[in-house]
Amino acid sequence: MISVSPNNASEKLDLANLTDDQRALEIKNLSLYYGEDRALHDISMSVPKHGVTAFIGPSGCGKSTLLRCINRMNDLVESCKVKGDILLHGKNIYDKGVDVAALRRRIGMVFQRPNPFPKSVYENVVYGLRLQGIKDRRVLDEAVERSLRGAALWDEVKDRLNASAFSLSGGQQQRLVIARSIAIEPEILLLDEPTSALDPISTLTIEELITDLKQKYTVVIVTHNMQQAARVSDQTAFLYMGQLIEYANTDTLFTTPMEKRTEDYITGRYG
Ligand SMILES: Nc1ncnc2c1ncn2[C@@H]1O[C@H](COP(=O)(O)OP(=O)(O)OP(=O)(O)O)[C@@H](O)[C@H]1O
Repeated sequence: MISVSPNNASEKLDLANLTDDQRALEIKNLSLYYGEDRALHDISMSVPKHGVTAFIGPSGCGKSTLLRCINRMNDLVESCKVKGDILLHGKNIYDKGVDVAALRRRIGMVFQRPNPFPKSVYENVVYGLRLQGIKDRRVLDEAVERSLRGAALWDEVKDRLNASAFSLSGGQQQRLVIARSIAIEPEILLLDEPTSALDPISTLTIEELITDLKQKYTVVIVTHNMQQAARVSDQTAFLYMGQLIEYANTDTLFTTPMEKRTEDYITGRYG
């Protein structure tokens, strides 16, 4: 059995009946097709605010596809068709006329491999603010310190803000990318296997950071690693072949799963 961190078992939410105040977003009857192939089947679930929600499941089950639906990254895939709704503050993000760039400012994303820009540490963090036209040096300086502190990186880089981002270690680069995401103050952070390219110590640092981030942001994480889901998440969704098999508070899902397929997966019988 997977051991669940006690710090994520404290508050149990009734996930099927969240109130508007508790809910960050609601996924309703979401299906997704890549050409003729259906990758997601009629998924409905609500993601609570200020917690960490993990998507787990075997390779190819649709975890990343579902995550990418949340900030419409799948729009970039030509063959992709989405049916159903994702409601953010009650409004469907797939409605015609939604400003996708603005949506992605509210819902930031961090990928598997750290992808800092070929710029200094400082310029990476202020990138989104500069795009918004912010030029005031004091405002930018404050955002850099706040974001780097928020990403647990400030102490390590405060004396080398003008150094190239590529001079940082992989784990530091991933925290820099997180700092860049939080500099523009999103509501939701999507993390797509954020530690899979990192060594165990950097992984631990990022996991601790995720626990801090949820105080301020709603975090949704895709992970291959069930132990990681158990350590960092409050809710876990188990997907299998594009279907949402079970969605529950993390300790419940890992200790007393309702579905046989969940139990088979978490006990390593497939996947
Ligand atoms: N851009 C794409 N075009 C066509 N099919 C795709 C595309 N991206 C993903 N798929 C298919 O959709 C299904 C779900 O893939 P997805 O990457 O979401 O799974 P996953 O659970 O995140 O897998 P992994 O754990 O291996 O990253 C797979 O069958 C995959 O081949």
